[in-house]
Amino acid sequence: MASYPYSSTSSSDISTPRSISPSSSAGRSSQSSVSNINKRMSISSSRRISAANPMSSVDIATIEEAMRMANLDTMRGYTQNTPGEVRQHATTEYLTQNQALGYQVLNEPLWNKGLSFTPEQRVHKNLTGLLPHVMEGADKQTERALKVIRTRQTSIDKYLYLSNVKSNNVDLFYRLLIDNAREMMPLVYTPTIGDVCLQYSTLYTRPEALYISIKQRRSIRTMLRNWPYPNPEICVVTDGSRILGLGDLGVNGVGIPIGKLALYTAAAGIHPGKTLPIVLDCGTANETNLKDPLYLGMRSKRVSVAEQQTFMDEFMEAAAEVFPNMVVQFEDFESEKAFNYLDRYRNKYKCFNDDIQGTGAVVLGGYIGAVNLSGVPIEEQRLVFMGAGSAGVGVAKQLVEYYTKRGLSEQAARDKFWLVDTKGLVTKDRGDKLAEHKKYFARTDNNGHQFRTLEEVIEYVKPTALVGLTATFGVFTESVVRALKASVDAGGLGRRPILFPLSNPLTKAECTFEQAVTWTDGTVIFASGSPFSPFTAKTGDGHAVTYHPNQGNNVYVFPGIGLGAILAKAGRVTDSMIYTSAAALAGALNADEIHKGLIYPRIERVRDASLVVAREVMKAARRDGVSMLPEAQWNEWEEWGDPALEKYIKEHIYDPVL
Ligand SMILES: NC(=O)c1ccc[n+]([C@@H]2O[C@H](COP(=O)([O-])OP(=O)(O)OC[C@H]3O[C@@H](n4cnc5c(N)ncnc54)[C@H](O)[C@@H]3O)[C@@H](O)[C@H]2O)c1
Ligand SMILES: O=C(O)C[C@H](O)C(=O)O
Ligand SMILES: [Mg+2]
Repeated sequence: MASYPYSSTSSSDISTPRSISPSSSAGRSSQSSVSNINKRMSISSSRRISAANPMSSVDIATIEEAMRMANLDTMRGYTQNTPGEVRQHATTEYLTQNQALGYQVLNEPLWNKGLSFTPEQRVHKNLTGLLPHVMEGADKQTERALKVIRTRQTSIDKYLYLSNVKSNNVDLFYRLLIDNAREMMPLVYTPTIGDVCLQYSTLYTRPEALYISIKQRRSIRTMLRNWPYPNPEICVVTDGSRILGLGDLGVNGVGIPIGKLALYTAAAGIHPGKTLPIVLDCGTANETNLKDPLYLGMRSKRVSVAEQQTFMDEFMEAAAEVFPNMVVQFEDFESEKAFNYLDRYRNKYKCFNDDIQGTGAVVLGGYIGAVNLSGVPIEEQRLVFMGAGSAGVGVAKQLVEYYTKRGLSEQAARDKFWLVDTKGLVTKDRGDKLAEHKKYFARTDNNGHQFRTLEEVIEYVKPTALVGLTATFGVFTESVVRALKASVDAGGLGRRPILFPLSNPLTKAECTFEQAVTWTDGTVIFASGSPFSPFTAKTGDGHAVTYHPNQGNNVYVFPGIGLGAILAKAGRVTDSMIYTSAAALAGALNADEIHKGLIYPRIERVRDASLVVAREVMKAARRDGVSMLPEAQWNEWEEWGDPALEKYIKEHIYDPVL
């Protein structure tokens, strides 16, 4: 038998080939993590080998032998890959079974345990001498990383350091993120990720996603198959056309799928090897990018809506074919496309739109608690939305559903909402051509009057709640906020205004937390999209009072929605799975949080919240008949109740161990 490059193993060493489970929802249990790591390692090895010795030079008989040894049928069932890919897997299976060189272990981020390797592991994995002598647990290694992060001056520098940790040692990265959520989340997610996206082409050092350009549309399947981790379960995809409130950033928007997927792992425990970030490069309208010599995307104007639609159809079809178990989350597509794609694909593929549905659910979850605190009964609430885009309309629709579930007619529920955009109150007779998604909320009871400014709308509506989804800093001015407070508490009953400036990143927030507290004399019930710091104010008698903001960000629901859909093996993501996530979130606050007057769980408890959300999403999938889990499994859970289901979820989630 011909020997492989780097191989000196005799054939008897491969007599018990590692099998790859066809049905593994792997990656979450420790056993399956190992299997993933093995597979990933196989791929690293194959790269190393092919660089030095192209596959074509390998003796074909040896390949056939390796394929036989590696149980080709099982593997074909698992990967559904091309014969060439199966061959590659087979070959590398054979090699890595025996060839895990120490430096390969250290260079593989999913294998590397940093300084945690035990003396036995160091010997066994040929690591002796490749690491400093000390053996450290998670505490020491995170302490070291935190020390470095805290000495870095800018958020971007901190991000870059963290990103480096992620590409070296995935477990350490997630330990840092999970155990220090309040400090780390703003670095890997909003607001820092906004700055990262703005500069992505300059900061770029290594690929971290799939970059699929419309020019390569004939190779979508090949590109998907090139992703080095097998069978991803969750994909976040953007076309970069509306990144946070920063507009069209083109391929630079890829930071958002990367950041969101880091939170899928940190906040819901989806194994990092099962996440797939994708940017679809369809050009960009961003002149700065187009002129930037370092810009990494296609240097051309964005393609037409129709052309992108066809490309999107091709992408969705290919993704479902190559990764049939994968849930797709649409992220930061500009409004028109966001609504179109959701409508077009929701009944055909496992997908949802985070900006429309996730945001709708998270705001509803917070709104339920806010109404309780406000002193204004739910029936008397009147809501003004500043911003009528994908998020504004998505949220308003979710709240309409809440009201209808509480017994209001759809018309009565809809009448509680006044949506405002750049042209003023959205009315049917405003005189401009309303975008399709705004029509549902266009008012008809304005008697021909048009209200152009937010002040005019507040004067007219006398709202109890004001929601900002405009991507415009400062539109909640002092006079607006004071008018809101006055309209809520006209009777002097101590009723509190609900004020949600939800736009991201912080530079786009409609007002700051300090302003909201000051202009409402501390009465505000506040949630913002990106995190504000607590604010300490002096009272009239010289005392200091510290106010704590809420973060109303879809991170409280999308990880749990995705996890629930995956674990339930849901064939579709239904409306009631989304709605349920809101109700579950509202019920996830603990006694301390309720006592402190919070409307969302503290961010340190986002993992607890995701667990509850995932559990309820799974149950909703079952109720809607879209869960493909065996009947017997559901019978067992229905018999034993939530604790049994929670136990199952916990057993299937990733918790990094160092
Ligand atoms: N907190 C969260 O979880 C969350 C979730 C999704 C979106 N967002 C944020 O919401 C913002 C909007 O997102 P989108 O997808 O709806 O964007 P979009 O572009 O679809 O909609 C923006 C809307 O705001 C209106 N608008 C813009 N400037 C305005 C102004 N000065 N006065 C009145 N209306 C104005 C536009 O007419 C449009 O209707 C973004 O900043 C995004 O980051 C936050
Ligand atoms: O990305 C976020 O922080 C929330 C939301 O999806 C957004 O687009 O702003
Ligand atoms: Mg978004």
